[in-house]
Amino acid sequence: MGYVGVSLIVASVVWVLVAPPPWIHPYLPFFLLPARRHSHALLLTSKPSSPPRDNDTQNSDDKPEARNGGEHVTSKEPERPRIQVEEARSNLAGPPLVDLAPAPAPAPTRTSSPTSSPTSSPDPAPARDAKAAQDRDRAAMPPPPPVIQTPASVPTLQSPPQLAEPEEEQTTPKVSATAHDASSVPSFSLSDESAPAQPAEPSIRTPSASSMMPPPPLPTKPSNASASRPSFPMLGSPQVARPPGAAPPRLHKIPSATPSTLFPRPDSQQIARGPAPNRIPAAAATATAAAARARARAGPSSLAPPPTHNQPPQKPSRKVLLPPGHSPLDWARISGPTADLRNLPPDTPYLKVTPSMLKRHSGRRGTDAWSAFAGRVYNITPYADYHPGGRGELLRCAGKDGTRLFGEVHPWVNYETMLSACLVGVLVPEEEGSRESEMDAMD
Ligand code: HEM
Repeated sequence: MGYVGVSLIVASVVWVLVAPPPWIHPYLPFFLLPARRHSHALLLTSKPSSPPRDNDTQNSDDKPEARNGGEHVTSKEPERPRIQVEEARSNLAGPPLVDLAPAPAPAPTRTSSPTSSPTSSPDPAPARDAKAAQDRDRAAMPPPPPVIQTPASVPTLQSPPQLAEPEEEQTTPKVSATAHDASSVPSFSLSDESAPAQPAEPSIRTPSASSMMPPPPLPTKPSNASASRPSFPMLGSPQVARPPGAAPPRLHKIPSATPSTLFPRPDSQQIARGPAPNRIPAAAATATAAAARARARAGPSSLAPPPTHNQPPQKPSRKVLLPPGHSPLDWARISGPTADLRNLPPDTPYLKVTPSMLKRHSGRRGTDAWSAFAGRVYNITPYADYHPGGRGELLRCAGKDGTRLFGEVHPWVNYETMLSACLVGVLVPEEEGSRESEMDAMD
């Protein structure tokens, strides 16, 4: 349809250009307007130098508006007035106030009464003087612009809507082309059926969407039952293949489908390959979980996560159950910075403890248990009942250096802070202690 419409348009244009019909001659100036526009503008500006005419000589003196109106010109040349009106309209961007139909009109004369014009000014004499001055100024200026107002002495040029006759009002191609003789003018409509059917249409018919667009394809003829229902059956669906008038299939009748419509087909290789990996039977899933547990019991594998400090210790805990009031917090409370748990006189300075001295404080025979850790000697007797590992474990290092045992069990423990209130002195060699004892004896 689109090709047919374009072909009709092209054929019409070629026909008009090659063999223009007689009725189109009056409209040719409109098509040739752009070409003749400049030449006609020159004609208007050179009006005073044009050959004199009977009425033009009178109007060219003090009636430039009448001259520009072109009534005397239009009466002799049917094409020029339309050009003038078109030019005036394009320059002034407004409706033309002058109907330049070839109808004979009385020539404007100086003796015409100004009051005869329905739109004449109340005081024409000063207006004529002013317009005469304007005429002189306009003659001095190169291109005189077209004047909208008509002189008061030209009553026939006033009120174009009232004076315009239907058959003479062909000032624009838009109105004259299709308004009055649409039957003889080729229509722009692409629809071959609608154009001749409505010859009396007063306005230009815009091509309808149905004439521009092809109709949608109809897959099947809609039946009476499906036509009223706005359904969109898919190709191959039973609804499309259903004969007219038949009842629509119901969804619960799926078993009626043949094996060829099932997906996947029973003999398909997809079924032969077996179910998908994530759809293994329950028995197989149980076996897989059991195998994973067995691998976990067997020991760390390459896939096992690396060991971290959060893992439980390999050795069983040897912590003992302490009696109430012997928790680490209870020890922290009684062993503050100002506490003294050495079991020595209050002003006793830190002692130089020799190995023999240390050995005599083993916790036996009513003595306190002293122990050395990293060169410092502590009285561990007050802490023995607060030791998480038990009293017996702690007293294994009583009367001797317990640095090695301490490091073997819990090197991370901060014993210096925990036993600050139990610090007795420093461990010194046996010789140094014997010399000091000799000096004390001399004193
Ligand atoms: C005087 C210095 C010592 C202090 C301050 C001390 C302190 C502690 C503390 C705080 C804990 C608890 C550790 C934890 O919870 O992880 C502990 C546990 C223990 N300590 Fe000591 N300790 C001392 C000396 C010793 C010595 C010399 C021995 C051994 C001969 C020992 C054997 C143990 C044992 C076996 C545990 C239990 C470890 C466990 O399984 O959690 N401690 N000690």
